[in-house]
Amino acid sequence: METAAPPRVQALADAGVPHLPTQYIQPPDLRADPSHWPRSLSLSLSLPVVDLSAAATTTDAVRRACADWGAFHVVNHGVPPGLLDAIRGAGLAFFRAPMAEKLRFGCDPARGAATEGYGSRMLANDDSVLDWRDYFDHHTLPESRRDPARWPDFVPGYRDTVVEYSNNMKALAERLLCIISESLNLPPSYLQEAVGEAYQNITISYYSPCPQPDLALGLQSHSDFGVITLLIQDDVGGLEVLKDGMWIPVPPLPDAILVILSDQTEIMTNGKYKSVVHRAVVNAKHARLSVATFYDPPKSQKICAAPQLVSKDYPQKYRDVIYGDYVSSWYKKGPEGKRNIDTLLIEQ
Ligand SMILES: O=C(O)CCC(=O)C(=O)O
Ligand SMILES: [Fe+2]
Repeated sequence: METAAPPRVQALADAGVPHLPTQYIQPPDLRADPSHWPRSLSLSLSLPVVDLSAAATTTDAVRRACADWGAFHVVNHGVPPGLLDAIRGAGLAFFRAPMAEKLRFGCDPARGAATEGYGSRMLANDDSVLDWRDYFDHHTLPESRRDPARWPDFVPGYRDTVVEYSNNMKALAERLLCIISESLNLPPSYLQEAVGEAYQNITISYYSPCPQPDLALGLQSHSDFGVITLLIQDDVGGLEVLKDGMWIPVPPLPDAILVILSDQTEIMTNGKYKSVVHRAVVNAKHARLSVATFYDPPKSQKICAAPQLVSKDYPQKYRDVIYGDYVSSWYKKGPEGKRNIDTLLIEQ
């Protein structure tokens, strides 16, 4: 649960703390130490880029990217580049504002983890190592959850920009779910219908410069627990995805949008497509900003493998789950790599 302590990461960074406070020190095996893995090899691998305007090849490219990586960039996606700049600009203006202004929109500690607003801690348990990150989480869909009065009022255009961005990301996520369904020979509307009414959250993350970046993580290793995440970042870099046991940097690609497959997609596709494990590393010099848009099922939705993807040769991999139960267990245990989805594995 969010409590009065610890302070916002940005306040620590602005105060110029020379050493990382102990709560932020990762155990050695989880640190972003490049000597743990063959950097030369990982630098030669890069995330696929899918051109959404190339109708003839898009589905094949998406199939390969989903099966091999669980993540890919999309270009020619139809979202105006000016809107991507506007949401990044709105986020930056918020985080650069005085702390007293920001705290007017702080998460409500009484409502537990992952409440809407300005926060710093993702998990409810107090003993986990903390991320070197502050964020603002917006509840944007369904429209009944969307209340712009809970979002910053002191950045001109902020609320309108978030609403426009939310609508554009919904349309893009649904277009991608169609393509992903088709890439598995499912009816185009399959995944969207299996998810039900879309729940969307938009999280703007701000990673302050870190006094000892080798000891900390901006965001610990995790897979996202919903269906699909659309992520944009600024030009600093710091996102990494885990592929074949190696952490592969995902450098920002101007105007591209990163698509991250999440755990419910792995369950619905019966493991044919993987949810990608990822993390954010920090650096000593530059603040970094990212905007993640999560597309999730309603909490009451039952998520199960598409029957068309289950056969004698390819038996059901994960037990059916009520999405709300999945989310509660994630918040109780923390991300721990991918172990949350592994608790649903069916022994073959
Ligand atoms: O900041 C990033 O690049 C990653 C953010 C992320 O993975 C998340 O919010 O789930
Ligand atoms: Fe994530």
